[in-house]
Amino acid sequence: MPILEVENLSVTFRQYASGLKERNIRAISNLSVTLEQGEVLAVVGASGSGKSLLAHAILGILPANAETAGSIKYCGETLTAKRTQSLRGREIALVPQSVGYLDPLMRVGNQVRTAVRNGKPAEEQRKVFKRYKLKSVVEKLFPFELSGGMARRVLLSTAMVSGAKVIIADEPTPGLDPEALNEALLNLRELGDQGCAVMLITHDIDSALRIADKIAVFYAGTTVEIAPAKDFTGDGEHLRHPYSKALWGALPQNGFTPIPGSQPHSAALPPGCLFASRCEKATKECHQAQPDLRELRNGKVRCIHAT
Ligand SMILES: Nc1ncnc2c1ncn2[C@@H]1O[C@H](COP(=O)(O)OP(=O)(O)OP(=O)(O)O)[C@@H](O)[C@H]1O
Ligand code: NI
Repeated sequence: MPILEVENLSVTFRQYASGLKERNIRAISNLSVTLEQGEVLAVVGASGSGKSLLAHAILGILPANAETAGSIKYCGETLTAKRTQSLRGREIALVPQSVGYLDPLMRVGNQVRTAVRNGKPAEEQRKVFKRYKLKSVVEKLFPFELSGGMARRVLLSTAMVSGAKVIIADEPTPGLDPEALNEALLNLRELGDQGCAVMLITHDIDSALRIADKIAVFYAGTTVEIAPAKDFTGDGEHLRHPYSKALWGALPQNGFTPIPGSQPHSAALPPGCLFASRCEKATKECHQAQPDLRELRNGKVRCIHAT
């Protein structure tokens, strides 16, 4: 049984434009993904594709004007608002994308100590700071006194000491020097090897491939492909979805081939396949209905033409 199971999740924001006109922003539609114990799943996709919103939906910290549909299960049981609240920071921990999540009025050492679940708080905090090469003076500092890279390492430390079974790391690595980046990736992989489930949200596919077992590719608020990490190789011939192939081909080492067009806006999603307007393979059928996510070659794909 997967430890975390997201099924047909949709997240819609209702916005009031001028003249009391209402518009719906469908930021996530029919998104399905599962996370197994001991697994590192990387979530990749363009900016605005819904990666952080998925993390926030799992943690139950979506803004009040968000409406959700579908289900999120933890250990086979649906996450209700109340259950999520009791699991947050204990069983499911978030490394947030923004360093603004640190409490500005609390010394960072104390912030990390309050997250410690197993062992002596001060000891555990010092151990993890040492691991991230944060000098002992850092524990006495307030968030505003930290550099961006230091603040990231403090956020990572908080999740690391939480003893959580599911770690969701939302872009944990920007601003880290190569050594700290390496340490962070190793750490996430180790957590996986120890039996945690890790979701690594990132723009950095190269880093993701170093530690991930599986990659979920997001496009315009949905999963277009879920593939074993080893399929991201060569010309992308093992990949299933045209967007995954395009994303792979757009990497510098793969020739920097850009994808013409842009991701549809979440306030005006087309009725059919969300990638159809940019897809070379698109046929009339693709524009009519959103394809289902289907099993294909040990992975999943949302494309009727994929083979
Ligand atoms: N509070 C909100 N109200 C309305 N729309 C929102 C709100 N929060 C997010 N969105 C929309 O949801 C979409 C997905 O946002 P999200 O932050 O999940 O993207 P992301 O994939 O994490 O991007 P990035 O890689 O830049 O972090 C965006 O297009 C954004 O416009
Ligand atoms: Ni994000």
